[in-house]
Amino acid sequence: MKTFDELFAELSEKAQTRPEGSGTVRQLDAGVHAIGKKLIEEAAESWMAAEHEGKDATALEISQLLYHAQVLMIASGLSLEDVYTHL
Ligand SMILES: N=c1c2ncn([C@@H]3O[C@H](COP(=O)(O)OP(=O)(O)OP(=O)(O)O)[C@@H](O)[C@H]3O)c2ncn1[C@@H]1O[C@H](COP(=O)(O)O)[C@@H](O)[C@H]1O
Repeated sequence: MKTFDELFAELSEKAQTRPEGSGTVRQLDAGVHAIGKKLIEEAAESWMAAEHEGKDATALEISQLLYHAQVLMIASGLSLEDVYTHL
């Protein structure tokens, strides 16, 4: 288990070091358009899970939504602080 901030640190490190086999590196290389589509897909899956699939499935889909939101942040050159300042 990890926190939102811990995941962001891990993904930022992957973006820098570009380890072989990293799905995050693959996503970043695919670009903002592809990442945005994935984010929308996970948002829709979160919505459907919340309406029809129960708490566990919803938690899983939301975790994937948060992951893809972080990938989009990194692809856009945003830090956690850039986003937190609007909360
Ligand atoms: N938390 C996540 C995470 N959540 C979601 N995903 C990705 O999001 C996709 C969501 O899957 P779907 O259920 O939509 O399945 P899918 O449609 O078959 O997926 P795709 O074929 O579209 O990739 C998964 O295939 C993963 O690639 C994640 N990928 C990585 N992480 C974490 O990110 C860190 C870095 O991962 P790597 O960059 O792969 O090393 C690790 O700690 C991982 O646990």
